[in-house]
Amino acid sequence: MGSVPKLPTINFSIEDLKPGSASWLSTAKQVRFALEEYGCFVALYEQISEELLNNMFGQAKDLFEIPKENKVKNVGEEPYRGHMGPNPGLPLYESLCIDNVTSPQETQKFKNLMWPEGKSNFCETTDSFGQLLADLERTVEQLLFESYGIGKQYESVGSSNGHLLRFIKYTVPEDNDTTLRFPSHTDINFTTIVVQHDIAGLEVKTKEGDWINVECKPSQVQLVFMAGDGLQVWSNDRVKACHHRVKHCGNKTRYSIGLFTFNNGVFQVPDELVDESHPLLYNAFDSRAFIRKYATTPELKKEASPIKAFAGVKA
Ligand SMILES: O=C(O)CCC(=O)C(=O)O
Ligand SMILES: [Fe+2]
Repeated sequence: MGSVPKLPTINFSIEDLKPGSASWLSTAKQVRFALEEYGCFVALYEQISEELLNNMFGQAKDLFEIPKENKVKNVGEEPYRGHMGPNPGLPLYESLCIDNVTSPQETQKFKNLMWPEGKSNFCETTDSFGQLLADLERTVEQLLFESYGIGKQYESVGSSNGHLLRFIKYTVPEDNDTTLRFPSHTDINFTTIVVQHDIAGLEVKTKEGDWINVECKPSQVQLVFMAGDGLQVWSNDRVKACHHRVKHCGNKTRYSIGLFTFNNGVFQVPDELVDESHPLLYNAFDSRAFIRKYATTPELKKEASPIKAFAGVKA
């Protein structure tokens, strides 16, 4: 048996990570390599302090304590953008989310719905946390686009991206044999950053089919950046969406937080990413149309690759 592979780790805490600097260029190479080889990487990101991380997870725990009748008021205008679970398919999972988390009015609206009587520090903590994660997401995208020599095109995709912050809770199963909390999937949005806290459980699949367990180090803020279906389309399959699942959380409730980037426009594979060895694989892509269809069409969910069935160029 071979040794267990390790995920690439990329440091985004560097102070002089500015466009054009030596560290910018070397980080762009690392981002491209990691995403092309693994569809994901671990990001070190000290801009989020341990204190902010602990405060954010403190707020997340409080959130799940509120009555169900308040939680179900968290509804979204698009599928997968509101309160979810637990349900027969995902009996151990529950989540709530704030769409457009980079807009302070949205955090405020969410707080007023969940805690009409008020909640101290929720907005300050969530606004800082959401903003920092969205900054990281934009930086990674900018670096990736530049690594393909088309940095100028980031603005046209990035300007129609929105950031959704999801608070997730996994409860302990009654029988100890159930280890799977969330089955293997790719995210149907553009990219995702998963933040684990004190309990690991996230696993990502390599090209070879091995599962890598992403550790948590309590002393370090470690995030997992993952490509979703949208980035797979944009990159014309140079980057594949990361298959991941949640397993083995032991006998403790696990909390995680995800920043899900959704593209709200229509984009095309850049001409620069199409050549003889990379023929065009996708038609112009409307991510919202894909997600609506995915949510309402059981046959599409059953496809080996729903994204190819929806947007793939037919041979
Ligand atoms: O909780 C996690 O670590 C991952 C959650 C996840 O994959 C998802 O919500 O799509
Ligand atoms: Fe996921």
